[in-house]
Amino acid sequence: MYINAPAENITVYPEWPRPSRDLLQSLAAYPPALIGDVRKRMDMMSADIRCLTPGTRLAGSVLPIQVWEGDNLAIHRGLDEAKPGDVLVISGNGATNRSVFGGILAEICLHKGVTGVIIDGAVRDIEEMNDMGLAVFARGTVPAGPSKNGPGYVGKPVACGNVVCNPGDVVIGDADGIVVIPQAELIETLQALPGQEDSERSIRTRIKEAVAS
Ligand SMILES: O=C([O-])CC(=O)C(=O)O
Ligand SMILES: [Mg+2]
Repeated sequence: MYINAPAENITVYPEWPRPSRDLLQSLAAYPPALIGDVRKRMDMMSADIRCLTPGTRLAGSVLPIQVWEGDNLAIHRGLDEAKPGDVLVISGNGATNRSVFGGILAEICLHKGVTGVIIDGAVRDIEEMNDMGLAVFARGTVPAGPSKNGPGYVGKPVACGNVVCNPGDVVIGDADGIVVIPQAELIETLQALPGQEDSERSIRTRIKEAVAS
């Protein structure tokens, strides 16, 4: 950790398998809306969780973190477990009167190769983070800072934006919002995507032909 605080009350769960980089990159080529369509339009996070860093997209393997409302000790501890390609998926139980994430934590994320952050809660330092290129999704911003006392969990499934997120699931996000893909369903999801893309393309072709005739 880059802060000087005792973290014994943060429970860290055993390490989990992560999806391959190839699989992640292949899925990241598709927008969340199309991915949602091939997944029965299920497993998408609440519209209240927005992209706060315009122009950024997010794709990665879930590193779940549960914080005590208004406290971010578990995020500092969780970043010690982060691997390149991870996305921090943080449940703050939806509390927004205190931010649990900001520019310093964003700096650690970039240093660890974390590709994005999703928070069921609030953040601060958003202008700074806009310049850093890290994709940050949350319920909102507030300047009030957090405590660093814990307790919390790292690597235990969390509820974020109404969706259960397990360690090693894949999250894909853009300006529309976020879809969560369970790790056991990554390949079948990827295989269904070209067909869905073709069917949208053929509808567009028919629209253009009708307009032209
Ligand atoms: O003070 C905090 O822990 C949150 C924050 O602003 C930062 O990470 O820069
Ligand atoms: Mg700060």
